[in-house]
Amino acid sequence: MGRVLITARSVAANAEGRATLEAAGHEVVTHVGDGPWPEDEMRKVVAGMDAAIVGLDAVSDAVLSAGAPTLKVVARNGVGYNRVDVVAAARLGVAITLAPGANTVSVCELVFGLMLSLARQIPAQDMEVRKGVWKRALGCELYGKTLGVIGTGNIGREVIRRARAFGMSILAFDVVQHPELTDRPGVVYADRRKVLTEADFVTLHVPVTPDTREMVNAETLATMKPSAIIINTARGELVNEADLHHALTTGQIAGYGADTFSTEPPDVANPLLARPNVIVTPHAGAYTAESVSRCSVMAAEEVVRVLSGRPPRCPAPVPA
Ligand SMILES: NC(=O)C1=CN([C@@H]2O[C@H](COP(=O)(O)OP(=O)(O)OC[C@H]3O[C@@H](n4cnc5c(N)ncnc54)[C@H](O)[C@@H]3O)[C@@H](O)[C@H]2O)C=CC1
Ligand SMILES: O=C(O)C(=O)COP(=O)(O)O
Repeated sequence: MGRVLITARSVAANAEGRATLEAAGHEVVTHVGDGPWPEDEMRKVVAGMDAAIVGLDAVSDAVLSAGAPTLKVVARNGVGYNRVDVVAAARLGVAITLAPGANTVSVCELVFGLMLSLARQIPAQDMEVRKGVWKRALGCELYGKTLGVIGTGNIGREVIRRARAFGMSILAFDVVQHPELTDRPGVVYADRRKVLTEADFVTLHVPVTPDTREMVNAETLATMKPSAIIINTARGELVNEADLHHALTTGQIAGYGADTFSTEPPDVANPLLARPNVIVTPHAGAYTAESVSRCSVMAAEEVVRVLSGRPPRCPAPVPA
């Protein structure tokens, strides 16, 4: 049967995904690093494989071409495919599959973790208490605030459901208005500018496209409330980090919570990391036991389907 390369660290460590592949008779080859593999490494390891399950590794034209003689499918154990050249894959006849919905709840819960951490300064207060400093930081409630949601796909909508339970009202923006939200009390679709201008908290849930890349920049930050807090669990490329740093330093906005960066891992000298009003996590939004299990099995099932000649359930869209 087929040889399946796994470069996604969480999938490599997951027994269920591996069992799904092995039960179908496939040989599993794992190759994981400390972070995503660059193009050169991927080119070497993909050669001779029938399938690959990848994390945020580079899956460029050169990588796909190196694998193409045998490679039939590359499965992402997640949603974002900005590091996968889907156009080259289509040309070479390699299926690209995603795991939509599998990590939605986990990312959504981290969004609230970051929002509450910033609103109540939880990490800073925790550190002070440990140092013997018994001094309360004046926080703010989520209740009664406006949450701006940029992108009302799976994660955006999950965030909206929970934000309503917190008593927040929602201003949402998406290129496609979701029918579930258009007649929901407390949820209003508006244009992107209005969402950024009027929201107390803004949370980003869109892919990186020419339209969304650096959508948070000096110009848009200047329209935001000085009390505004931005949460970015989507992709670092949505934000111009230098402009954001300037806005956080000059009081143009109040805080930033990020799970994703334009370069991962970020340089330790990245000035954002020195700001007290910034809270960060290491692209860990999808990294829960439940999400890893769902994503691993979903990716493995897609590989099994394609290697048995069936079409994938969740192919990545290919731009026209
Ligand atoms: N931190 C993490 O570990 C994770 C990060 N992500 C990121 O979160 C993002 C959202 O994930 P999901 O909600 O699962 O994806 P999704 O595909 O369900 O939703 C994306 C939404 O963005 C909208 N959209 C696309 N282009 C747009 C534009 N130019 N302007 C406004 N809206 C636009 C789409 O219409 C869609 O509703 C992903 O793109 C991914 O990069 C996803 C999962 C885990
Ligand atoms: O699903 C996504 O887009 C993510 O960012 C999660 O990435 P991961 O699958 O955990 O490497």
